[in-house]
Amino acid sequence: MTIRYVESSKLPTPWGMFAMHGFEDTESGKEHLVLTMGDMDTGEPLLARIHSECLTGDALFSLRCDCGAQLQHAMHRIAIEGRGAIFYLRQEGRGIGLLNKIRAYHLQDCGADTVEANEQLGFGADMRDYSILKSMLEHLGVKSVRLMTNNPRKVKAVEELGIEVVERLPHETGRNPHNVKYLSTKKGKLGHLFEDDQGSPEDE
Ligand SMILES: Nc1nc2c(ncn2[C@@H]2O[C@H](COP(=O)(O)OP(=O)(O)OP(=O)(O)O)[C@@H](O)[C@H]2O)c(=O)[nH]1
Ligand SMILES: [Zn+2]
Repeated sequence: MTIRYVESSKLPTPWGMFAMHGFEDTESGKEHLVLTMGDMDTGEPLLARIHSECLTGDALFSLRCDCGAQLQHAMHRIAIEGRGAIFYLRQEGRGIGLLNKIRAYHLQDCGADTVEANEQLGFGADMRDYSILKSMLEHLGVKSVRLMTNNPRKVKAVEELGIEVVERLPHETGRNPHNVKYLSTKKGKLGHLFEDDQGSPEDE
């Protein structure tokens, strides 16, 4: 996999001014982004969110998941601290793509959970590959992070890239009546960590 830095620009948002950095995977043609705020070169661990693309949640206000709320919350937390980065990876549907995610949602409408739906379609439960991050982290000079996530696999993946995760910051937001089962499956089958009782299997 070859990830090439392309260009940067300003991105004004309701939470303040971010810098937007574009990268291209020259093999797949996929385009990835990093939004940064503040000075990347202080040597302090970087407040960071690794966000997997979710068109339905991030852009279309879907309540089937918690992605949109998590993205906004990350931008808000970075703005409060004045320094941080969101790595926006184009791994729609945990790596299966948008149309397959719609197929998976259809199976979920018929009773499957998110993991069963992926498996019925012939995919693994989580097909994401975090090696995309390596060049992006190197480009920004990131050596250590405070990672906003509930997913221990992300922590492990970042550590395997040689980046120190000095802290995992729970990133729990966006619970609603439509995503209770989704959160419950994340906790029960995918190992996500939730500090409060959200996502407990007993909720189903
Ligand atoms: N295949 C599939 N993907 C989904 C489904 N719901 C959300 N996604 C995708 O899941 C990805 C987000 O992953 P999550 O497992 O929700 O959370 P995470 O990023 O691993 O963990 P956090 O850092 O705690 O948010 C996005 O790419 C979504 O498009 C679903 O039902 N099926
Ligand atoms: Zn989502």
